[in-house]
Amino acid sequence: MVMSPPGLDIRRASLTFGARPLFHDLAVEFDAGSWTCLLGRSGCGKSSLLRMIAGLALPDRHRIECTTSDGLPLQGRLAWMSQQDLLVPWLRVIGNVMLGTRWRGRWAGPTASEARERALALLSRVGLADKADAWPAALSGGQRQRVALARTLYEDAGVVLMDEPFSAVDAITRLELHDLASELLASRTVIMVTHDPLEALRLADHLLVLQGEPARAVPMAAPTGRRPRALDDPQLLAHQAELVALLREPAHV
Ligand SMILES: Nc1ncnc2c1ncn2[C@@H]1O[C@H](COP(=O)(O)OP(=O)(O)OP(=O)(O)O)[C@@H](O)[C@H]1O
Repeated sequence: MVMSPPGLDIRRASLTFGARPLFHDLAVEFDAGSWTCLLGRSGCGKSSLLRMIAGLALPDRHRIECTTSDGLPLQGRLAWMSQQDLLVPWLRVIGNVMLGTRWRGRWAGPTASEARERALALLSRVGLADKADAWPAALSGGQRQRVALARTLYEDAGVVLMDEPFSAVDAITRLELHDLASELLASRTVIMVTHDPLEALRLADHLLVLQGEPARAVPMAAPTGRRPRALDDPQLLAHQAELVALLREPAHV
């Protein structure tokens, strides 16, 4: 079970590629246990901001101040999921779920068999219990993303950063993954980059649009109903036009 997830307070986030300032002194808060979707025109810096929060290297000038709501380090409480499932082809599905343990060179539980049991339980939750010993190459794109979701959950992290995690699958599989992710990530602090306004309106407690250059973070109210919201949810439909209009505003303001 995940310990209380921390909220994040991002301050003075700045990034410049060459002579191009993508954002400067950005300040954003992410509430503990809430799901925030980060949107914006292609190239505005969404993925880069996520990478900066994760502490991943960027090749150019960047700065960020990131504090947690409980004052504890973020290190070790963060999981990452991206558009590419990044499954390792030479490990079976179960080995991929436990990849973090393998990388760290230690088992998450007291024994290897307990770690395996936990991985199997997660595969069962994503509907892939019968694929534990399959090779990734034998899975469909949707199944591979389910394995990636199980691997993310295996990390038991309070904060989950997701970069367009469902954009490579077909529309129906995407809706199914929304249901699954919504249920399984319910108690975490989730920051998700997406290009899909509908996806954002189904899943988010908070919407943030990166807009302009250098970009500023423009908040927009999200529908208030339980996640994932139905496609015909009146609130979702009412918000859709507003969100698209915000996204269509010119990149240079
Ligand atoms: N390693 C890099 N070196 C130089 N420029 C980069 C690098 N990574 C990203 N950029 C530039 O920074 C800008 C922002 O990239 P980023 O991937 O963060 O944007 P994004 O909003 O996530 O885009 P998209 O929605 O298309 O994925 C882009 O114009 C990109 O070309």
